[in-house]
Amino acid sequence: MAEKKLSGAGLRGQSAGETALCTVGKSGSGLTYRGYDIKELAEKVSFEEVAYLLAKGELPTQSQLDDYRKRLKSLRVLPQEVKDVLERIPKSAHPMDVMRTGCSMLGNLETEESFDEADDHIERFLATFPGIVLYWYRFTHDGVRIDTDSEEESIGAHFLRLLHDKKPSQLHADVMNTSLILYAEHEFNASTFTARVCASTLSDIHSCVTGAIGSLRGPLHGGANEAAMELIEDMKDAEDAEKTLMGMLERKEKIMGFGHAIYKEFDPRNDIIKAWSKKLSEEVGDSRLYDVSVRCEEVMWREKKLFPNADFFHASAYNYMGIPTKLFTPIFVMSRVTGWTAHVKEQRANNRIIRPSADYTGPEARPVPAIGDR
Ligand SMILES: CC(=O)SCCNC(=O)CCNC(=O)[C@H](O)C(C)(C)COP(=O)(O)OP(=O)(O)OC[C@H]1O[C@@H](n2cnc3c(N)ncnc32)[C@H](O)[C@@H]1OP(=O)(O)O
Ligand SMILES: O=C([O-])CC(=O)C(=O)O
Repeated sequence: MAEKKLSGAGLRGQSAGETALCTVGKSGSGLTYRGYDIKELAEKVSFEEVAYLLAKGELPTQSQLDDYRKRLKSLRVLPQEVKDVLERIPKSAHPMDVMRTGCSMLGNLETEESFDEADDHIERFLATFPGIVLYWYRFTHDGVRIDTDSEEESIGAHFLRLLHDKKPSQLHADVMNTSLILYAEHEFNASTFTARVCASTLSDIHSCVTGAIGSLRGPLHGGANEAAMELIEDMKDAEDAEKTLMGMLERKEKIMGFGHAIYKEFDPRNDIIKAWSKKLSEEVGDSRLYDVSVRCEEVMWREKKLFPNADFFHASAYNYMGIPTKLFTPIFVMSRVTGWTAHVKEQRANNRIIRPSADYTGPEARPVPAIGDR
């Protein structure tokens, strides 16, 4: 396979700073969080341990983890003012816009007055984000005002509990746990870079996260998991998937959920979420979405040497768990907020305002004509 071009537009291939948080594609395909391989993390730890690792630098001991979980659980209740704002957002809104507003509103009420408070706000984001999006979702779609607290220990199970109003199965809780680990951190991706640029002006942490949510929303980034679902949902079977993709490639259309700005041959998160998607398809007893996704993967590699990124098999996995498509990217937010905020802290600890230069391509200097002469 030809070497991937890592130069040109979009700052591709240029180092924009240092980080101790994560390596992406260092040997072409790997991913580590603070030195730990993603595969090992996905097998052995909980998302809350990963959140702790990113925020504090090391994995927690058992007693640190117990305290951390307890604290996160105690912070789930939303201020009435946030609920009032959420109730005013129409049902037609995109849940990512709801998250952006919810995060920003929280910043009006619980403003970061000093950078020493960062960890408290990070814990509040982790605890409230499932409640922010689902309070709005359940109010506008089901006409109920939910309690944003729940018995569930983990953030993933808490999300499913608020969504479905019942205790999630162990399988579903496990899938959510893995999914949140896979999405937690990814070096200088577009949304994290947004957060770092904002942090570099010495702005507050709610502004950094609000901006990052806006960047994650787009279909070239986190929004690709929703776009991938829209692609596969109407595919009847593998043959139909083959025909649809070949037509799209012929028309030079972009296939969402494939390709990556850094990885060259595969995204190490894909095999992990793909295996869970298969397991879920067996549980549901309907392999259509899994089968069409596998055929898409085959066609894209055969025709374009493009591989599924973290988003592609998340689509079928989330769908199998009964999660509405428009809530896919908000789950990414619930996870990536750990990476964003770790980067905010890292930027602040060694800051210089991020301000690159531009190559000017406009007209030569010229006089301003009088309005009647234009
Ligand atoms: C969690 C995440 O955020 S992962 C990314 C999620 N985003 C997506 O899945 C959206 C679809 N994918 C894409 O748009 C791109 O692959 C990106 C945005 C992820 C990376 O963009 P780039 O770094 O510019 O891609 P790259 O340089 O590898 O592209 C090489 C060629 O493959 C093509 N290509 C890349 N991805 C795709 C795709 N998904 N479908 C069709 N063609 C593609 C590009 O058009 C380009 O062709 P060209 O040189 O003729 O224009
Ligand atoms: O790194 C990127 O450009 C996109 C990505 O996979 C992520 O943010 O998880």
